[in-house]
Amino acid sequence: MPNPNWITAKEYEDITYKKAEGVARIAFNRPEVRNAFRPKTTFELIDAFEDARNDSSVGVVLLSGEGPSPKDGGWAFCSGGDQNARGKDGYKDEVGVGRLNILDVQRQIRFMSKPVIAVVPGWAVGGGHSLHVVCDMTLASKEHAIFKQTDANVASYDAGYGSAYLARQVGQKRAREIFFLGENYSAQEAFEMGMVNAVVPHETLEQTAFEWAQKILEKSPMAIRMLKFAFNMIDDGLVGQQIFAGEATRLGYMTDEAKEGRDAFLEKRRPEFEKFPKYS
Ligand SMILES: CC(C)(COP(=O)(O)OP(=O)(O)OC[C@H]1O[C@@H](n2cnc3c(N)ncnc32)[C@H](O)[C@@H]1OP(=O)(O)O)[C@@H](O)C(=O)NCCC(=O)NCCSC(=O)c1cc(O)c2ccccc2c1O
Repeated sequence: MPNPNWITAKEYEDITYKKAEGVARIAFNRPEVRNAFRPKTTFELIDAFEDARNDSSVGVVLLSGEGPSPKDGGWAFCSGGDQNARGKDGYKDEVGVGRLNILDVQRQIRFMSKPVIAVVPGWAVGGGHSLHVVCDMTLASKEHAIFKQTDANVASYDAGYGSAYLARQVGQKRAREIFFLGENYSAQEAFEMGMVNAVVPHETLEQTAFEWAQKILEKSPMAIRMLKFAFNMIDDGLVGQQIFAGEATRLGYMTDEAKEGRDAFLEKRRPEFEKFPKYS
C-alpha cells in the first residue's frame, strides 16, 4: 500500500491533525515532555475529535504521539497530565481555571460512532495510559512502546475508564498490579495481558495503523457503529443504552413505517400504521 497522502486538517499548537483517505490522525505534539497534556492540549484534542466525528468522510481515527523528542530522542504516545500545569483544583488553563478535561476526550473517544485506534510509538503513562485503554484498539511499537501507570505515584487517579475498564481488558488482578506497582510493561507484555492488539516494528507502526484503518473502512459503517456501541453498552449503563438506542432510532427512521408517522403528521391525517406487519 502506498504511503498515505496526509493533508493537514487544522493547525494547532500542541497537537497535529491530518486526514487521508477516510482516516483522521490526531497526535500529541509535545515530544520534549513525552507528550504530556495541558488544558490547551486537551481543548485542541476536543476540537479535532469533534471535527473527525462530524466529518462523514472520516471512518476511523488514529490517536498517536509525534516524536522523537528533540532533546533526547525518546518516543512517547502520551505521559499524561503535565505536572507543571497541575494546581489545587485541576490542571490550570491559560486563565488559571483548574481542568480535568481529558475526561471529556475519553468520552469523545468512547461515544463517537467511529473506531479510534491508539498508535503507541513510545511511553503510554498515567493519563496517557488511560487514553490507550479507552481507545477501541491499540497498536504498539515493538522497540519503543512502554506501558506504565503512575497515577498512584503522583496522587492523580483515574478511577473511571482508566482503571475499571482496564480491568475488563486484562482482568482484575493484573489491573490492580498495573496501578498498585506502577511497573514498566513492554509492548509484548501488554499484548500478552490483552490490552494491546498487535506489536509492530517501530518503522512500520504508522503504516500498519493506516492499513488497519483501511480494512475497517471496507466494512459496513452501520455494522461498525452498531458493533462499537454494542461492545460498549454493558459497561456504560443508561448512557450506553441511550447511544445504542439512538442508532436503533436512526435505523427506524429509514423504514416506511417511520416515514408514514412523519408524513401523516405533516399532512394532518391519521397515520395508517395498520398496513405494516406486526413481526414476531
Ligand atoms: C513518562 C516517563 C516514564 C518517561 O521517563 P523518561 O526517563 O524517558 O523521561 P524523563 O522523565 O526524563 O522525561 C523527559 C522530560 O519530559 C518531562 N515530562 C515527562 N512526563 C511529564 C509530565 N507528565 N508532566 C510534565 N513533564 C513531564 C520530564 O520532566 C522531562 O523534562 P526535562 O525538562 O527534565 O527534560 C516519566 O517522564 C514520567 O514518569 N512522567 C510522569 C508521568 C506522570 O506521572 N503523569 C501524570 C499521571 S496523572 C494523569 O495523567 C492524569 C491526568 C488527568 O488530567 C486526570 C484527570 C482525571 C483523573 C485522572 C487524571 C490523571 O490520572
